[in-house]
Amino acid sequence: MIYNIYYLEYTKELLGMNSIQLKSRAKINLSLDVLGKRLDGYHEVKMIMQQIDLYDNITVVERRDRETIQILTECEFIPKNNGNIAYRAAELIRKQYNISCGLDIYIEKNIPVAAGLAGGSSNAAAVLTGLNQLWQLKLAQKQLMELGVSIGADIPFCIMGSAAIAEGIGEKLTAVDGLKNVWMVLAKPAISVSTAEVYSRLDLSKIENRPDTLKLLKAIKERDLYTLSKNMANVLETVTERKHPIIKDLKKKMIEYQALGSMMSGSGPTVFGIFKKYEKAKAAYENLKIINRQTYLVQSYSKGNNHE
Ligand SMILES: C[C@](O)(CO)[C@H](O)COP(=O)(O)OP(=O)(O)OC[C@H]1O[C@@H](n2ccc(N)nc2=O)[C@H](O)[C@@H]1O
Ligand SMILES: Nc1ncnc2c1ncn2[C@@H]1O[C@H](COP(=O)(O)OP(=O)(O)OP(=O)(O)O)[C@@H](O)[C@H]1O
Repeated sequence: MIYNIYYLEYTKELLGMNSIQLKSRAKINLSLDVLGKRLDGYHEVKMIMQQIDLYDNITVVERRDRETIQILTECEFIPKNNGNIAYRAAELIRKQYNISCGLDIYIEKNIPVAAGLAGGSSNAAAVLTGLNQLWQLKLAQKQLMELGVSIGADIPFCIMGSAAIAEGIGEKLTAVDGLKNVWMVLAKPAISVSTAEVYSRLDLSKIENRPDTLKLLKAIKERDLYTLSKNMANVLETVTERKHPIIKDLKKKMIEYQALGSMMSGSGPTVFGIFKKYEKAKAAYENLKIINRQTYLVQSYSKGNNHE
């Protein structure tokens, strides 16, 4: 059966159920530093997170006729059971607030999967935010973020949205001025990367190129894309690059196509390039798409209305 929005509209109408639709946006890391390793295996980080206007559409439909949670999606790369992080987010909130009502969660995937763009985390954030509204739980954003971090380090930022400095394991957030409508090209090579593996392969004693967060924040504030692009750094990049040289090749191509700067996002493998003008970004997108199927032309997103 093809689960699409028409199926959901039909179900909603048939059963007279409550529902909510939200946009679930991806992020990139404009910088990523790892400061140390904690006893629980997680790493202390310091990174600049930036939302981008590449999003999945999430529809959550309340099912009073059953107690199960169902994931509906046409995407073949994500789990349809409790392995799906959106499922786990719904289960968490139901358990915490003793709610037995069933749910259909429809995920229209546009964000590439396992890409370093927080696609899953962003879906979980949308589900937490959506259920807070749907069930009128009146939870403050801080409470939602505390729930979120128990299932994924990137979730608090995805709840908050826009742009922020993330510290701790990613959950200590300070909102900052983000990039306003800056054109970027994203290229996700056809390889899979495990976030846990990348962190575990990082040798903390051998980090060479750490980001200067203050310098980058100043550049972002002053809309100085040149300084930003030339000084971005991600300490996980060398780890992923060592195993997958395609990342270095894609960065080189971005620069050839006149990006001001290019870097890997998160633990990878997606590479992004920052462009001064739409025309240049469009040309780079057209060229890169020929050699790398999952290529996207996007803008940064720095508005308050995260899930709209
Ligand atoms: C690489 C980033 O995406 C950058 O934003 C995040 O740091 C990762 O966030 P995430 O994918 O939401 O991470 P989680 O799903 O919580 O963790 C996956 C695995 O990555 C490692 N991990 C993650 C975050 C962190 N601060 N330190 C870690 O060592 C842990 O081994 C963990 O088991
Ligand atoms: N709703 C979901 N969307 C995407 N991936 C999901 C989802 N639920 C579970 N997954 C699984 O999680 C893994 C990571 O996918 P995801 O797209 O979140 O990676 P990512 O962009 O690298 O995340 P991050 O940047 O937070 O590390 C994949 O193996 C995928 O199958």
